[in-house]
This record gives sequence, C-alpha cells and structure tokens, in this order.
Amino acid sequence: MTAIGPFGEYPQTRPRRNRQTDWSRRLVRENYLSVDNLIWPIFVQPGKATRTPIASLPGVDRLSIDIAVEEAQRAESLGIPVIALFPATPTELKTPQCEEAINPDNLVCQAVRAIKEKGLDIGILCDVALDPYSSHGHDGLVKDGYVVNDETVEMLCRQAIIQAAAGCDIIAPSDMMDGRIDAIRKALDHDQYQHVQIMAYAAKYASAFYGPFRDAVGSSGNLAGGDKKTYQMDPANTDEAIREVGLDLSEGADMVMVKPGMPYLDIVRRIKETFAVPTYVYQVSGEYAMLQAAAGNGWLDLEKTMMESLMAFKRAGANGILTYFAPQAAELLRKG
Ligand SMILES: NCC(=O)CCC(=O)O
Ligand SMILES: [Mg+2]
Repeated sequence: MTAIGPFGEYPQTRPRRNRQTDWSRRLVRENYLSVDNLIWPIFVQPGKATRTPIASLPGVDRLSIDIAVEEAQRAESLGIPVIALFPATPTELKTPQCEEAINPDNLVCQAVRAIKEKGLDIGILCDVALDPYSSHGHDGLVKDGYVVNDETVEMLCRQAIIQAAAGCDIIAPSDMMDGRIDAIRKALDHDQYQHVQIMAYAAKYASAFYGPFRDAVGSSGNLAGGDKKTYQMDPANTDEAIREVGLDLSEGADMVMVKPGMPYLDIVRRIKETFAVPTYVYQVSGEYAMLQAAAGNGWLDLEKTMMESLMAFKRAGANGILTYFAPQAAELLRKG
C-alpha cells in the first residue's frame, strides 16, 4: 500500500504540480465520503408532536415517535442507509434491575415498530446495553458496587430478542461485557433471527467525550461521578483493541465499531489493517459538541470542519460513521 522511494528530487519533482487545479486534485484524490457511509443517531422520547432540544448538543433534539418517523422518512429521502435509535427513558421507569430494557413495549421497541410500518428502504440499528434503563447509570447490573458480567449478558440477550422482534435490523451491543456477542448471536439464532446483523461496539473506550449523550438520554446524573472503567477500555491501550475486536469477530460480529472517533483514528486504522472487516466509528456527542461550540463562537467554520472530520474517518479506514451530523452532511453531499 505504501510506496517506498525513490521519490525523485526537487526541482524535477514538485508535489504541488498535482494540486494546481480542481480537476487535477480530483484526479489524485484517494478517499471519498458518500451518504452511504453515514449512520444517523436519533433520540426518542415519550409524547406526541414534541421536539425537545438538548442543551449540550445544539441542533439535536429528542423526538417523540411520530416525529422520529418523519425523520426516518427524511433519512430515506437523503439516502442515509441506517438510523440508530436511542431512548430517553422516563426517570420513573429506570430501576436497579433495568426491567424496562426487556419490556417489549418500551420506547425504543415502539419507535422501531412505528418506523418499520412505513416500509422504508433504511436499516434500523438499536444499542444493546442497560444504561438507558438503569437508575445507577451503568451499562450492566450492579452487585456490591461491581458491574456483573454474566448476569448482565443474560439481560442483554433478552433485550436483543425484544428489539429483533420489534423489527430492528442491526443489534449493536455497546455494553462491553465479555462474551456478549457469542451469547446474543446464539439467542438470536435460537429464536429464528439469523438474519439480524450484529454491529459490535468492540473497542469502546472509557471516554470523557460521551457527556452530552448522557444528557440526551438522562443518565449523566445517575452515574453520579462514577465511571465505566471496569468494563470500557483504557484510552491508553491499542493492543487491547485488537484483542477485543478479534474476540467479537470470532463470536459472530458482522461489523465492528470503534468509539469515540476522532481521538481514536489510530485504532480505526489498526483494526482495518489487521482484520479487513466492515469497520465503523462513532463520532460521539462530545466531538459533535466541540465543533458546534467552536462554530457557535465564530472560531471554526462548521460545514468545513464537519466534512473534514468525516473524511478523516474514511482516510483512517472506516467504512462508515455514526454521526449527529448525518443529515447536514447528507444535504451537503447531495449538493455536491
Ligand atoms: N452507546 C451509544 C453512546 O454511548 C453514544 C455516546 C456519545 O455519542 O457520546
Ligand atoms: Mg469485548
């Protein structure tokens, strides 16, 4: 892939020659961003005909299901292949045992069914993890202050099944429990959901860039100064990401994801080069918020930095990007 010299010598060799004109820059361009690369995360909330702004995510609203359906139709008309649905569960339904996660009539299942009824040519992705449903804000069940692995995995299997039954196309375990891909794949297959795809949040880091997402789903207060370091990865590590991805692939993941995005481009590159499988990256809420805040202050050009950041993921080797910028980026790509 990387050509090794000789590179010639100045003045015969002038790299700027290829950059002189737009047509020549297009001729030598190595990577492309397409609407096909975008996955649009959408927050759903109870109610009707309501959009609720999220202060730390300017331009992103929580949507009642009827509006989420309209946005799904917009995703299809923009050519965005997949939307990812995240529930803002009412506080009174959040419990230590996370029963709402396995309620077939919970918010996310209702949203999936309502969107599926429209017969749109888009995929629906749903997270599997307990944090939208837990009163403690953790992604799993907690016993004696520790997030317990195997009991959590049993819950995740049940959660995956009700989401698949609602019509979810891609199950995306984001919990970072060990062995959950194997267990979820077997549970799905056992219940005749062999066709349901799994996108594993395989290398998910214990990052501080998730803050605004937790505001959006109302879990930031619940975590109360705690952290997820006993299950999410240490930002210092890269070999560990290879091991995590290897395990998830051998357990049956169809696609893998790295999260967060921009500070972890080295991880994306390493995973793509090591495994050569469909690899996705999540440009998380904190990354979105940083660009919006700087642009809001007039310090950065939002459209240009947005498109540059998305291209950077492609250059690093990602096949696609989960990004809150998906609709804006799709509009810009359509204009060309
Ligand atoms: N499992 C989904 C997330 O945690 C999203 C994080 C973010 O956007 O900050
Ligand atoms: Mg793992």
